[in-house]
Amino acid sequence: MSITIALSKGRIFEETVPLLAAAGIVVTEDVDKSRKLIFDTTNPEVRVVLVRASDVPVYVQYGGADLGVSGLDSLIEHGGQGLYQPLDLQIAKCRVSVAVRKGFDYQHAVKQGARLKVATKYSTIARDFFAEKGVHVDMIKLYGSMELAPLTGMADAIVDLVSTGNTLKANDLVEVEPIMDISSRLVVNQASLKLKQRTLRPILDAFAQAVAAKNA
Ligand SMILES: Nc1ncnc2c1ncn2[C@@H]1O[C@H](COP(=O)(O)OP(=O)(O)OP(=O)(O)O)[C@@H](O)[C@H]1O
Ligand SMILES: O=P(O)(O)OC[C@H]1O[C@H](OP(=O)(O)OP(=O)(O)O)[C@H](O)[C@@H]1O
Repeated sequence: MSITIALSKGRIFEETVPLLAAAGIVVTEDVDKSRKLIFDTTNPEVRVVLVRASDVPVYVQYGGADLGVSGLDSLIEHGGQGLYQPLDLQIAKCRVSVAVRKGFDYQHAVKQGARLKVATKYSTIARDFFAEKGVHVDMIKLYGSMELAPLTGMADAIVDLVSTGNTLKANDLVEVEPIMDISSRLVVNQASLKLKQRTLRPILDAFAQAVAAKNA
């Protein structure tokens, strides 16, 4: 029975390659040199599809793919419906944080009880975080280049992914509060897990072993 794996181009694809290799799966073409979206692998029962990072949970939920690799950020924003999440792959590690323009008194703004204008792609994570703190926010939904929002005066703060901090630094922003650590998760379609056990189980087991070996 054939299996479709949904991945996103870039860091998730690159960091998943060694895990796929551990399961005997190698994509037979250079994805960076192709405009194709569906790729064969060395396992005739397995193909890889390339989608936007935030669309991976959607493809797996609706059965467009049987399994996928998704950042916890994308997974939380998606909601996780219809997905089995058996494994933290411990790849694409970063954190979600609040950042503001250098010189903006975030602590004061938060204490004062005024409404904070927050621009983010991660509206569920941001909403839950500020609700828990009892801070009232006006949320501005963006899909990228969030760093620009405080710089243009459109927002007081952003909620974005931070790894080295270089992007914030380059834009005169400072990280004022970490919200959560992020890594990528294996997500599996719940129906596929039952119906395609024979093909899926060895792949899941090989991934688990490779992750354990890498982090031992
Ligand atoms: N700088 C980073 N360092 C480590 N991991 C990261 C970093 N940025 C993002 N990630 C993780 O990798 C995942 C994929 O990131 P990528 O940049 O490929 O997609 P995206 O641009 O965030 O999503 P989309 O294309 O759907 O808008 C993110 O969901 C996050 O979990
Ligand atoms: O703290 P840093 O190490 O600078 O990493 C943080 C940046 O990494 C991600 O962007 P990415 O490089 O993936 O660009 P993209 O979101 O436009 O794909 C994220 O959206 C941040 O902007």
